Amino acid sequence: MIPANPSVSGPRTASPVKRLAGRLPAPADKSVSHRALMFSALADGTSRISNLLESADVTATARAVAALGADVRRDGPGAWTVTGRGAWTSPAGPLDLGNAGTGVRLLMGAAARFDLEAVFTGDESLSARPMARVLDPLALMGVKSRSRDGRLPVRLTGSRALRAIDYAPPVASAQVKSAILMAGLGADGETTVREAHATRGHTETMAPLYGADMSARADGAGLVARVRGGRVLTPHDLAVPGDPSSAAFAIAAALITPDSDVTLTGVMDNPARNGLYAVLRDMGADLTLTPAGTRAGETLVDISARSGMLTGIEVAADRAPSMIDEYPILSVIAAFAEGATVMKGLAELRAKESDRLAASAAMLAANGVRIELGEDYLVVHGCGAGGVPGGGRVETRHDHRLAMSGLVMGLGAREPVSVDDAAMIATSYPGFFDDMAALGADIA
Ligand SMILES: O=C(O)C1=C[C@@H](OP(=O)(O)O)[C@@H](O)[C@H](O)C1
Ligand SMILES: C=C(OP(=O)(O)O)C(=O)O
Repeated sequence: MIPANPSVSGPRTASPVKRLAGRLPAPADKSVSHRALMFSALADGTSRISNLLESADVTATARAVAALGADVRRDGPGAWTVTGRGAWTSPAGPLDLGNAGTGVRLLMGAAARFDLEAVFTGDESLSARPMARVLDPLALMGVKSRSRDGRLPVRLTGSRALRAIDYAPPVASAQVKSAILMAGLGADGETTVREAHATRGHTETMAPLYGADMSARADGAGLVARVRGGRVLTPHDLAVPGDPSSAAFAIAAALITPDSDVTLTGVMDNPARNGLYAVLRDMGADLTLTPAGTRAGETLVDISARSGMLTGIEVAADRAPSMIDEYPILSVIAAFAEGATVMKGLAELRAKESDRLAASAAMLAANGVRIELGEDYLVVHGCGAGGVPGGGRVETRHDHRLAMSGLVMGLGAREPVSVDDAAMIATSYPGFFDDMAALGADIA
């Protein structure tokens, strides 16, 4: 049985606290959890996954791979057993991926190479997000699909006779790259994806663990990933590393709250994911990274953060792929810094769970922070020693990262900050409220 996710819905208010302190394991990584379920379900045999992130996005993927023919069982907290048959079959009903872009886009690619028909759906936010970026390259491989103008719901007809392609995605997106590589697992010959700016490589790292002939190599600032189709995947046991994107919220809270000292343990330290931490260092943040072993082919670190005044900087556009989900929380941190932080190359933020560029700007403006918003940039004028006024209400627009960013802001601001609805936090970080309370946060 795949459990339903309890979620904390309705408005929440975070109030200023004197200090935050403590040491916590980072929540499990969402990107790796989705992929572990998919590869295990594609393999022929039984795989065990430990420390799986049990968030709504990931359990939606678990339900979907079960509907596609894998046997999926939860043995205990974070411990899951997945038995695949080496092939997927048509599901009995639509596959509802909820709020998960990663879930739906990677699954469309993974399902495309089987003789099946499937309808993919999602919630209001996911139904507004672009799917053509995945459906177009899949069509070149021979996948037929019908959609509502490139959005969900999508009806996809897979084929066991896919053509290998050589493709350069027009957007920097690990989801696009991964969907093509997943389909390429079944294509006739070698499929290549050429990225101008390298995005997270979890698919390429994990696939060989399951016996796939897939690899990637750096190519300047970009990357060339390739897969040769035709192998039946073999089962693999894997432990999911901690999520640097989720860890960012407690780390940010420590940086902006006086006298704080917080450590998140077991955080994945991957160059395609740790852009925020490099930027924070450039802003003068007091961060210590201590090596903490490896998991699932990824390096881990314990990250300690202590509060202190930061300085605004310019964050160049080429940083974006390595910190694409971190701009809402970076914009909050920047509000507490001395001077302006200029963030460039952010057009992709408009295609996330919400228009994160507009939503981040609105979040700050509602709390007394001066901003300048452009088509693809955001300037945050930090409040510095004067402090962030706070006192506003944040519209979260079905976006978990907006909700968590708004609440973190309230911990360090002069007045409490409210968010209109905390429900979406369960999509990526169901333990957020418990973890923040353990550090001393006041969120009611
Ligand atoms: O591949 C992944 O696991 C993800 C890729 C990114 O999306 P894009 O590929 O759309 O940039 C990121 O925003 C998302 O949270 C997770
Ligand atoms: C963009 C995100 O996820 P997804 O694309 O999987 O919905 C996110 O988690 O911030």
